Amino acid sequence: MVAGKNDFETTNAVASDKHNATNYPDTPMEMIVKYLVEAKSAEGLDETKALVQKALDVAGGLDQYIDTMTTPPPQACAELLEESQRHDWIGAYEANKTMYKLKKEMSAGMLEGRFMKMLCHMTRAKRVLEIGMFTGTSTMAMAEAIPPGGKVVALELEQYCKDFTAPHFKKAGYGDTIEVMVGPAAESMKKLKSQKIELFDLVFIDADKGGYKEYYTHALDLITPDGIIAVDNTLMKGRPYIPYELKDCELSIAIQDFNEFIMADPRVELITLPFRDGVTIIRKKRPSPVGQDCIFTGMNDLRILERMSLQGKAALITGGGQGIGRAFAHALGEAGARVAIVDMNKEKAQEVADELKSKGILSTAIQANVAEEKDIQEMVDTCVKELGGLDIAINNAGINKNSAAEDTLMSEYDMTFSVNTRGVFMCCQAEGRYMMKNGGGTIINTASMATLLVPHPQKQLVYNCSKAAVVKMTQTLACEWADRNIRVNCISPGIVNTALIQESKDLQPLVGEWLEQIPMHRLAEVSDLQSAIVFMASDSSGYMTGHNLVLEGGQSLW
Ligand SMILES: C[S@@+](CC[C@H](N)C(=O)[O-])C[C@H]1O[C@@H](n2cnc3c(N)ncnc32)[C@H](O)[C@@H]1O
Repeated sequence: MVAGKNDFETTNAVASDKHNATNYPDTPMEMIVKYLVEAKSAEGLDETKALVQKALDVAGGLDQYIDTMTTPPPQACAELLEESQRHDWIGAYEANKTMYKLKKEMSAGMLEGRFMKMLCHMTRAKRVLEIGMFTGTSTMAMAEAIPPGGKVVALELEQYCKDFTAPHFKKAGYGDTIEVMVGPAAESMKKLKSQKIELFDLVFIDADKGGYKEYYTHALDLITPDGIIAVDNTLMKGRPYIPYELKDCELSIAIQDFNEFIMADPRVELITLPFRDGVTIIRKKRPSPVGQDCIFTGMNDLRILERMSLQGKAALITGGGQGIGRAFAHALGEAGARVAIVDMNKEKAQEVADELKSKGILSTAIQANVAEEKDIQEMVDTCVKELGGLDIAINNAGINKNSAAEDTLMSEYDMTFSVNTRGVFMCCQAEGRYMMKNGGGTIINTASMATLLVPHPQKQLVYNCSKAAVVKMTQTLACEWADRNIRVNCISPGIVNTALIQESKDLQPLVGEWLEQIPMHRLAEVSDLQSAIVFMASDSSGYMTGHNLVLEGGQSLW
């Protein structure tokens, strides 16, 4: 149903949203309608003119105001826009350099470029396909939002446009991010389909309007299951919904036809936005779950990566002020958790909490020494108070003094066990008690590859024993608490390239020997452990308890 020429007159309604019919104007467009409806029945010329002027003020100021209220593009994009406007397109056509008469007005413009960039951010697009590049305004804007390793593939009929954009893309540093395919877009899309390459997260259709139906049809095959198609010019100056404007206007008829075509497609849902000349955003519907099992629908209707989300969970990490603990904190926060950083060193804990906050992650710093019984309950209480609960506890704080058995002092023995074993137990106990009363949770203890082999040539008997005890403690707690909805696991990193190793005069010379012992011939980076901790902390590892997850580049196999 579209509003015809006389609808405003007969109903006198100014709101055009049929589900929100009201006589009170809500939007700039409704204000324009209101002023014009009033102008039609105004008494004299002066009153008519005044009302028309008001309509003009609202209409004329709109894009300008949107422009003012939109973050301007970076220098490289601004230069590209300026040159698109300055360029002699008529001259290029007359010199037979372009097949068709291109006009500067064909550029999507600054605002639409910013819109497409924002859409890329919102969809977290990594791969984008643009149909109709022209001078690359949107191409470059989208490239700005693409993460490293991503790609914008732009399809363009005119070689001249590729040559025009190339130096701009290069200067802006997008030479590798943007790939331009010259030729009829439909052919390029068929080629992309036949290559069976990685799919696209976002497709932007902005070429010849007569081709839209075909581009859309190919695009549906080229997007990821949750991909988005954005289509430009779907309001075509308002003509598709004004019957008398449609006559003899090929472009408008093509757009009207396309709009009706996609509206009738049961596979998708869409929204048409009155932004610039109209942008329609289309998404594929997920297939009906009726009669399907949880493997088809995803457990609890969540797809596999969604099941790893930690959204809504509260986590604490001991030893979170540096190294592995810091990497765990970032990983859990990035996965959606609220995170308490626990460390003996308050400043370090605060630094990491501040890092997380700067990324928009709710975080707090807690000072605690895990060897001190009095600190443990307070740590849990503070976490619950600050974060509203405790669902995930990572007991990661630990020490390693590296001494030979014959030289080991009992003070070193006691201290190592006090932090690595007794401390972990006290944490598990306080965390477990809270979780038992509050519906459960998951606990992950940091053990070590040393629980499987005897790392050498360095000497570290006490450390090895203290961590072996952590594994047995984890297994036992897992069994004792399995029926309390608490999972207990441990993670065992191999030799991790942290400051501890980088800054140790004794350990640095051993690195070469260690590399020989590791099939992958490299030390672990803290980032190697991040996705494992998210998996272990999330419901996606719901059947895993009492497990020792070893990440050592294969070292324990040799
Ligand atoms: C509206 S402009 C694109 C504007 C561009 N998206 C931007 O952000 O500025 C349309 C472009 O589509 C190209 N085009 C037209 N027909 C085409 C076709 N069949 N295949 C590929 N490109 C085509 C034109 O040469 C023109 O450069």
